[in-house]
Amino acid sequence: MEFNIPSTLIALLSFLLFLLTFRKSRRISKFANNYSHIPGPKTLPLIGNLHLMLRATVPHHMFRDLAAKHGPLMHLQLGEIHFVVISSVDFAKQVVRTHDLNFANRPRGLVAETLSYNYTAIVFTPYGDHWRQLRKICTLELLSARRVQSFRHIREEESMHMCEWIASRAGSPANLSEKLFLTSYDIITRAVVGARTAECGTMTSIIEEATQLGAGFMLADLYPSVKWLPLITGARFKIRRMHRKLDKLFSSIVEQHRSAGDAAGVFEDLVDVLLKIQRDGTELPLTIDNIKAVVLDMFIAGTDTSSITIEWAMSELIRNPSKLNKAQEEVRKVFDDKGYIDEDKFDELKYLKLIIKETLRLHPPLPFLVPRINAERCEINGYEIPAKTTVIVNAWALGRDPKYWKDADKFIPERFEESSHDFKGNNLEYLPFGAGRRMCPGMSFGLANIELPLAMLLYHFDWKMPKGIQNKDLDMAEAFGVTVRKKHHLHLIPTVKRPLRAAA
Ligand code: HEM
Repeated sequence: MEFNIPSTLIALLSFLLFLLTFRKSRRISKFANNYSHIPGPKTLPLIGNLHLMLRATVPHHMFRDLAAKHGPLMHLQLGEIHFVVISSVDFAKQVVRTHDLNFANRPRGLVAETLSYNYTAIVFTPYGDHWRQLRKICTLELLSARRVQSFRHIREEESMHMCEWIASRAGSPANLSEKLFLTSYDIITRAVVGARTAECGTMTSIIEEATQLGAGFMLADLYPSVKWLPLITGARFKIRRMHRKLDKLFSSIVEQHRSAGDAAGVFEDLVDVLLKIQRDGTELPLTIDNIKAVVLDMFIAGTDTSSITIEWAMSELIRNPSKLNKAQEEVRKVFDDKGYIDEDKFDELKYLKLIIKETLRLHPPLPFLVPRINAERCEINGYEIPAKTTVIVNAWALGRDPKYWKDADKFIPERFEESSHDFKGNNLEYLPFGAGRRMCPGMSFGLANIELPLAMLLYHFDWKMPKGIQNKDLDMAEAFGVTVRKKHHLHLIPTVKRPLRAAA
């Protein structure tokens, strides 16, 4: 974990930083004054509130606890970077609705810069024409309801592979976390580049590493003016190594697509579409690096968000056996006629949908959404926010705030039975996909990639904890990263209850 370094190292680094940047530090403290009117914990010279991060296992918990003391609009200074953390619906509304346009940019960081080929994809790309057009193309060609529907056979095949693997481990603990991640990755890659990729193991471990390093709390990101920091912390080396591996893989994917050309009748994937746009020289000038950047964005944004949700859903269900039974009864009742799961009757899986909603409330895969910065200074609820402030909406804290939710920490899918909460960001205490202009465009695809594998896990198998562990004692610790998965992989013992039959 990047920030969890021993305090002696922080002290040493602070001293070095002081010696080397004392002139800049005067500039930092001058800027710090611009934030003195915003409540927040007391800052220390040079490190600001960085020392607080040493106590945190995962930042979204710590930010919630600090907000309870300092308020729903809170200033934190981590190194040179000023953060404003939002923890109430009222303030969130100002960021994602009232001032959405002003907050439509993303903060910069080493991982984002390198993996987005210098901010030329979507997630970290500045708000503007390039971002708008790429987002539109990806929505039309990959993420629209029609396209998502067309990938149904991919979901069905990959989920069946997953179930076969699980069935082969019947009676002994199966590492569900790992298998879910690989299944999600295979669904995304087949939809985006038309086939499974080579070096799947390398790719998935790079995605895992990128989500940890890209959380925005690396020392090198927190002291951007100290140019040698990425070198001495090893961050530059790690990120470049990751990038080299990815670039090699993506170059070969693009090359294969180029040499295959426009074969008639062959499925046109996102890479084909982007190459065509590049060849035709439309108003969107695209380089090969831009194309690689977009593909990587889809891989990273689409893979672990879905698998993490299934992992948490299964964990919550195991801890709540009566809810697990209820979910299994529903899926089996709907599909026992057919003897296999397909998406035709998914409208009838009412309880499964409530489970997914409740899982995304308690475990939003991106607890801070993707942070934003404001282009210009603005005022929110009477507080002036200087331009270029990094604003974090703590969606995880909103989803667990007892002000908005009864028994907020409990897993109660039934709470959504009569509620109007949807995934579209209309209720700001429930933001698993964000809201406003930068809201997730992959919602339908993401949900489809959760529903089918989860329904199959519940239909075909019964589940038990490994020997010696009670269901209620399942470890629910979270790992650190942009996306928050379980700290320890979920191992469960499956028993086959309905034979595996592929959809007709
Ligand atoms: C359960 C599944 C998913 C969840 C919970 C999720 C959540 C999110 C969230 C919270 C954001 C940031 C929104 C904001 O800043 O307000 C986001 C952005 C994004 N997501 Fe997703 N996502 C999921 C699946 C996907 C999939 C499958 C794809 C594509 C394959 C995708 C592509 C993107 C992209 C491109 C962005 C950046 C949008 C922009 O900056 O304009 N997501 N997602």
